[in-house]
Amino acid sequence: MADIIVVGGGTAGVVLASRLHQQRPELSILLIEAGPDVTNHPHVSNPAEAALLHFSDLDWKYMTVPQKHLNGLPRYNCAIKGLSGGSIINTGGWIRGDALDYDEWARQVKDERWSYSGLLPYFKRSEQHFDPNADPTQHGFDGPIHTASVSASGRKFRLRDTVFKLWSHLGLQYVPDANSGHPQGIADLVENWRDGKRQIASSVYPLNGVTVLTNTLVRRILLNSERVAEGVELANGEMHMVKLGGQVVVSAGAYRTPQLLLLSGIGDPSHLSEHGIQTSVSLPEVGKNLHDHMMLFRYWKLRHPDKGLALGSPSFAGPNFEKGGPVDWLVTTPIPTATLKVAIEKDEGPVSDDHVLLKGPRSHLEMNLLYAVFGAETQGLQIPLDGNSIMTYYMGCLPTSRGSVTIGSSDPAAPPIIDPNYYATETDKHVMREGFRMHSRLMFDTPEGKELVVEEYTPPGLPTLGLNASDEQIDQRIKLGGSTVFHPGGTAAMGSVVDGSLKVKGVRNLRVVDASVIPQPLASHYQVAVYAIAEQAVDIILSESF
Ligand SMILES: Cc1cc2nc3c(=O)[nH]c(=O)nc-3n(C[C@H](O)[C@H](O)[C@H](O)COP(=O)(O)OP(=O)(O)OC[C@H]3O[C@@H](n4cnc5c(N)ncnc54)[C@H](O)[C@@H]3O)c2cc1C
Repeated sequence: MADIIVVGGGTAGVVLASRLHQQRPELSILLIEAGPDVTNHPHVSNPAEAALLHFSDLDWKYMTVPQKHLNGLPRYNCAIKGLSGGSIINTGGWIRGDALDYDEWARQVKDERWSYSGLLPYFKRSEQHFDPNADPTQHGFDGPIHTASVSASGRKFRLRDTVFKLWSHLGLQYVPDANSGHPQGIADLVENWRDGKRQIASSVYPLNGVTVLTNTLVRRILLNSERVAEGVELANGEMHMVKLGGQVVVSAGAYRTPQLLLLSGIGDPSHLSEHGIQTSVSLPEVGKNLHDHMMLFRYWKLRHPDKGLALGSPSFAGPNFEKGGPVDWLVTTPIPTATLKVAIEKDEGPVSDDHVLLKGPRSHLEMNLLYAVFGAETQGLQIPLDGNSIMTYYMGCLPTSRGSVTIGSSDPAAPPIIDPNYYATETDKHVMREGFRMHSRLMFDTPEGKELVVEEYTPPGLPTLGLNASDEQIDQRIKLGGSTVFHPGGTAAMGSVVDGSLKVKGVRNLRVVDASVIPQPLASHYQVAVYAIAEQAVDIILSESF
């Protein structure tokens, strides 16, 4: 019997188990992970090899249901099955996001622990910030995760200054530290590679002293008749119980945490009965509220490829290029609110200027330019990685479309049914179209853009789009090429499924700690938030339950 069972040894689960043991070594902690320990896996340490992990045995390989608003086609949504979860494959962007988003989260759930200042000690606790002279009120210097900005890593790309000037045409300024709650502007991208190598969660949050079961799938959480979590049942029928007063924590990620709750009889009774599952706790919001960021890649032909400006060119070489991605700047921007308001009103009816997406200004879009081309085939394009081309992307940071995770069977090994419902709202369409137009203006209508690229590669069958592209034409492009940024959240949302202490409503001794609890989108990439959620969860669990 354990004091605490953590289900899911992903990013959050590993942090939780490691820190719980570190702070209270006398507690027995059992961590159960469906996938293997990847410590000696050949393609994990080098971030450039992450592409080889997609569709591998370490990938749950999810496909969404056909996306109604994306030409009725499904989308591939990767999630990792392995000890350390998403930290095994992620792209290393260390992007805390905008304080306003966390403050809005705290306001919504009426719990200051989830505001920016509430989470700040935990952001700091997880990081070993690269700049020893950075503001100590914002950064940690002795946490487990090493970070580095592009310049701190020593990478010097030839286009750095040109691209900075390009982004400046958006009216944005240089931000010396975008990871201090105010990211809007042009910032040096920060990554969590250490000397160019990946730090998976379990390599920096040690699990010595924690009992770890790998390659072990959990079927359900065992609740007694008083709705107290007493343990878990594995897919092979074995049971593991917690001691009296012990805790079960679900950290199975935003797709499989709701699946596990549903398989345990916690969810919408009518959905559960469709699969012959008896309802233990009626909690209709389980699996609802799925939010995910969507992005669009655009591909550009360089005007002077002979200058060795992009990956693939033999002369694209520089000091420390292996220390991170072929990228310089991270750009975060609001969009004009007058036209955004019109779009919001199409979805919601009349709104005031105090609307949450209008106040701020909020961080509506994130953008980037890469000295490389990846993933063009998903838009039907064949662009060799030969140094002739570059790409840009932009991400809608605060989408209002919401989808769901449901179950199609009571088999725990079956994939959950994932419907992100991308691009459903007028608000999301407006924001994504704005991003498209901004990129077109930068490339076609600024001195730096004209000098940088000759033309855009247009997906087969679609017209070349210039500065006067219509909404319909832009929609065609987004419906074809829009894809996930791999940031699902919200499926066991704080406020509706769990309370501010991460306890599942209506159940005792059961918590959720992972990206599922994030109630609404954050203008960030979610690993920083997930590390901080797990760090804070340790303090909450130890102060309330042991
Ligand atoms: C391709 C990709 C790129 C990304 N890039 C970035 C980036 O650059 N920057 C950034 O900040 N974020 C990025 N992310 C997102 C980030 O990695 C995730 O938000 C984060 O890992 C989520 O953590 P989690 O603990 O919620 O879930 P996960 O890390 O997914 O962990 C869930 C774990 O639970 C296990 N599990 C599930 N069901 C069961 C079960 N029934 N029994 C036992 N175990 C189970 C899974 O196998 C998995 O290991 C990326 C993600 C992906 C997939």
